[in-house]
Amino acid sequence: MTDQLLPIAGPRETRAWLTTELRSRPREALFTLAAGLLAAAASVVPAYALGLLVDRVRAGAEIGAIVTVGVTIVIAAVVGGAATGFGGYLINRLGSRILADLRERTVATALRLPALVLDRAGRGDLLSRVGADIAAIGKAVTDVLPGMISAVLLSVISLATIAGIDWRLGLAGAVAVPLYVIGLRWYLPRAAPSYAAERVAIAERSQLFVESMQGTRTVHTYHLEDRHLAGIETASARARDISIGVFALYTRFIGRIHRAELAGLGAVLVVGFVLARSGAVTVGEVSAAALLFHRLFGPIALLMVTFDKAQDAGASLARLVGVLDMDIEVRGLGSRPAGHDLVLDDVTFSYGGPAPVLRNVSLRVAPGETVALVGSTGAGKTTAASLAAGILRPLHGYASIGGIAVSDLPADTIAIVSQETHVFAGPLVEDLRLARPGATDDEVAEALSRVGALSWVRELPDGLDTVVGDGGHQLTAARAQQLALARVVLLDPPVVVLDEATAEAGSAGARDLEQAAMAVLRGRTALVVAHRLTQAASADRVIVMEHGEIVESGSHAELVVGGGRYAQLWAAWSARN
Ligand SMILES: Nc1ncnc2c1ncn2[C@@H]1O[C@H](COP(=O)(O)OP(=O)(O)OP(=O)(O)O)[C@@H](O)[C@H]1O
Repeated sequence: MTDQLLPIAGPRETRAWLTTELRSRPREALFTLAAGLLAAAASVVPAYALGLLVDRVRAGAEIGAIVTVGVTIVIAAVVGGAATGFGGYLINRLGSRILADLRERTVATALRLPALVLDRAGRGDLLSRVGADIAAIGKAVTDVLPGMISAVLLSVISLATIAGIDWRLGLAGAVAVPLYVIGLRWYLPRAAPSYAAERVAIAERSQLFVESMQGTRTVHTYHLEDRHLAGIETASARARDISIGVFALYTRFIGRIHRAELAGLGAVLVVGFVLARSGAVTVGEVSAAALLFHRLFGPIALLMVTFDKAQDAGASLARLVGVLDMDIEVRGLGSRPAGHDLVLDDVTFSYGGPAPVLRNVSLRVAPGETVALVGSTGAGKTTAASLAAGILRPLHGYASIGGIAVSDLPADTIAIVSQETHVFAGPLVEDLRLARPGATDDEVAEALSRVGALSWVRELPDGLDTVVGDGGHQLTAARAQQLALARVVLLDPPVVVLDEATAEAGSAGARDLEQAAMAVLRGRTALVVAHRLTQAASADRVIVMEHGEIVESGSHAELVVGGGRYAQLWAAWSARN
């Protein structure tokens, strides 16, 4: 379950974002509007021409006069069709570009989010934003926006034309307006929270699902299948019930739209009848007004209905703009550090629980030195390593390299190889080039050789080009870790934090990884979380942590002789291995 979801932008911030986006593309926006206006004007012509036709037929006009009207209708239809198609294309293009931009920026922002924020908010929430929400907006841009804009333009031009025939007819048509407004005002305040609730329910359902999938092993180990299934079922039922409620609301809204149409058209016909009898307007003009009004049924209904879809898309947009607006310190803008010493200075950290998990921790790793962190499970080693790497931010104190806070350093100053190594889907060589995009095949091979992985990589079905990751060749955790180390070689950062625990002590995998790590750490400032004490024995210095504090520091030999906590851990380790 999530503590708190990622933030959602308010209507004002969302509108401001949209306005800025449109302003940044003035030519495209104006062009799109012009095509829409032309399409709307061309669609009004046939109804007006039909009214003219009625009058000419009643007056027994020549066939030529009637044919002229027919030709006008055909030309207007062709121009209207072409302008509608072109306008739709322009709206689609504009919307798609804005959307592509939005997606890229949301993903970029999400990638910069501190790990803790993402952990708290839940990855499911983020996934549903860049997935379902982007899809909802994309659908609105292609299916809804063109119709919505042309409906607005058509309504304005049609009502102006009806009022141009006779202002009283315009007034009669306008009777529908307050009814439409009442319908919308009834619907919108009810729909907005329903859609928001629907989105939240869907996000919670995907969050539960993602958690269950990610934790499959734990779920199986503790026989939690039924509990997890029940949780997903409850979340799904909630999402379903909310969706049904939303649909019932929508149906009642459609009823209100029909009532407004009936009132408007009825008023135009009654007023038209009275005016035609008094001779103020012709029968043809009343027909034109009625046709124009009737012509609006579809677009206005679409407008009303799309208000609801637009609101749906608006709710999604607010969720994306909410992520964009998160106040994130952008890493990598700072200047290069003068030195490469890694310092934690009086650092205190808490994951939000009542007691801090690290208290006033201070340590310094000199340039080129390898320091091993040891301690019992839960002592705070991984937390200290994450703080040193800038993945977590201290509550108090600070982490720095060469005197500059780690969060302000260029990204290639420090690399962390953590317990969760991810192999990105795709050719293995591309996975390695993430660290240095311009690396040649030879450089990649050299990096693999440094970590002792070249031989097994060469034996893969397609060597360096073998597709790995999801859907590709599966790598063992230890091999994935070797690739992570090879990435460090390619990135070549002066400071490295290592926190890998993928190999069993004493196994061949552990020996390979330790040799690979030694090769990578040589010449760099390194903080190593020593999950196997052989890693500590080969470090320049060992720091022992217990209960979130540093309790000992010294070389392996000094600490073993000292007979303190490390000596106990070493004795226990030596007896076991
Ligand atoms: N994401 C988290 N949220 C809440 N508490 C956490 C989180 N990660 C770690 N902790 C807690 O913080 C404390 C320190 O954990 P940490 O993982 O840093 O210890 P460690 O010494 O690295 O342990 P291990 O050797 O088992 O990896 C533990 O009590 C742990 O339960």
